[in-house]
Amino acid sequence: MITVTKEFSWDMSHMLAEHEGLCKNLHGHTYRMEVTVAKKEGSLEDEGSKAGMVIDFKDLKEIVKEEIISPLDHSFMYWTHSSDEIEHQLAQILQQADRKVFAVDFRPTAEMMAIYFFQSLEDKFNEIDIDLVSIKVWETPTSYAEFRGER
Ligand SMILES: Nc1nc2c(c(=O)[nH]1)N=C([C@H](O)[C@H](O)COP(=O)(O)OP(=O)(O)OP(=O)(O)O)CN2
Ligand SMILES: [Zn+2]
Repeated sequence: MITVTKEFSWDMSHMLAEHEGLCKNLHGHTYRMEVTVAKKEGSLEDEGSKAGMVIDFKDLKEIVKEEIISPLDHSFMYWTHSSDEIEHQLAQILQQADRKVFAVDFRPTAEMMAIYFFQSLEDKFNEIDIDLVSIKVWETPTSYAEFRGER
């Protein structure tokens, strides 16, 4: 199967409620993500300006930027079911000051983000006959989570 992969990055803060180490504190990462896709039936475009491509890298970039990167960049990822009252207070202060808060209903680990991003992008790619194959999310240069779709 032929696939293409594009890499993205964004800056974001989060905290991990009940983490036993430093990660319960508010902190940030320059996240990195790899998005890998294939054309349905594993083929390539066979004519026109996109001949020989799975998808134009430019189109891949536009979809991921619109769906994921733009809403997340320089935001605070807020877990709406956090057990840490400080997290709710922080989100409230930021929201009241019209600062960027991205609310999610999952604990903001790299694993959960990979699953969430996959689900957020899958339908968009399906609309243009593209299968989302995998998403990798790096929190640090040495730590990443990967989610692969069923094929
Ligand atoms: N399985 C997971 N473990 C941890 C996650 C996670 O999302 N999934 N997240 C964190 C923290 O948010 C943060 O990412 C710290 O990670 P860690 O790799 O421990 O950070 P370091 O700064 O020590 O990274 P190095 O690259 O090793 O310097 C914690 N755990
Ligand atoms: Zn972290």
